[in-house]
Amino acid sequence: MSKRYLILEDGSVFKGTAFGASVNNRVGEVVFNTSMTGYQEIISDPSYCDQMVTMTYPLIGNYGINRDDFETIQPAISALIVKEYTEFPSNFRHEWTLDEYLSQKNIPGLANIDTRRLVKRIRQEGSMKAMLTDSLEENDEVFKSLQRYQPRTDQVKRVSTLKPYVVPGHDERIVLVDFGMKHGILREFTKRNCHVTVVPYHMSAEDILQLKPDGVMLSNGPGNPKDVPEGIALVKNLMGKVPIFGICLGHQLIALACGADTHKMKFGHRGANHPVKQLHSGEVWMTSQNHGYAVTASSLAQTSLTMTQVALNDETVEGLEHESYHVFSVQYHPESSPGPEDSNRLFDEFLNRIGSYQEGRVVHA
Ligand SMILES: NC(=O)CC[C@H](N)C(=O)O
Repeated sequence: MSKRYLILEDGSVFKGTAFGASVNNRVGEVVFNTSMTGYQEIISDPSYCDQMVTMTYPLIGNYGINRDDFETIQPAISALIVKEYTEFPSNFRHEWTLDEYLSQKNIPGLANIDTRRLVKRIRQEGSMKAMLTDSLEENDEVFKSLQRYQPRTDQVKRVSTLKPYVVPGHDERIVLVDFGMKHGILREFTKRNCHVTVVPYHMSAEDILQLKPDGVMLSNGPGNPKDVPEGIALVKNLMGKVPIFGICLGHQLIALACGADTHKMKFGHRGANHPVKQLHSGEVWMTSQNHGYAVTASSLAQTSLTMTQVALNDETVEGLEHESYHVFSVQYHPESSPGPEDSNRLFDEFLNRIGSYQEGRVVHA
């Protein structure tokens, strides 16, 4: 196996071996994920656009890649970093090895580095810019180009669908705004027989309302929520006209539209074991998470939003609800994919809220 190096913005260098695609000098933001399983879903989650994901679980690739567990067709992750890569998967469902899949999708992998040292560094310094390179001969040049690298701000545009499409069903008509949607969200609605129209992130509120939806779902997605003004305007124009449910980026866009603020976290939440407390019942749910930004708790005071859920690890805002409109959101992933399904019931809650909204409308008509 050929050598490959990871160079961080702070100057640290990790020497490992290459797998996946042969791409030299790939740059991205290096982050880490603590899920013990689910690397296929993680690699294909579009919210990782422009990020290099380090898996803290030490053995990756052992069950290969199957045809069913993708979260999108074209993955957007910039690289995958692991401790030990397993070349020979053992799983009757597998169609490809992880190495084959990453090569097909032009994603470089790095194996055989001390991922614990890397993750400690990220926890200390925060998520950092990083580069994967095949040689250290031009080290100074490589390092300079890494320092010059300006992260892009158009991730949502790159991963959202270009045109609307329909996944037919018999029951509620849901418009799903695709900011970089995981297929898991679509699966939850189709499981419940909903008729789903997936639309591009920039579709106007007017065009969405023309579709006469029973509810609008705002998906997860990559990047900084403040880089998606179309999404913020959309929420402002839809609130009060249709029930809305937001997940992750969708949650952050709702907060911004209501006048709250968001901030970049030091190293984010990425994993399948994040405990979240329901403030109304005291119940704790284990959740699947992937976010680097969060809603600023202190900014909620001046808004019509109430915090409904909180992260037990660090008190991050995990859930919001609007005081007067049928608008609610969560920072984590109720569709799991991968991870625990404790919060899966939120999709039923959304459909129930749609029901009460419609009853309310009939009564007041
Ligand atoms: N999964 C998501 O939707 C992530 C939202 C946003 N890109 C963040 O990192 O915070």
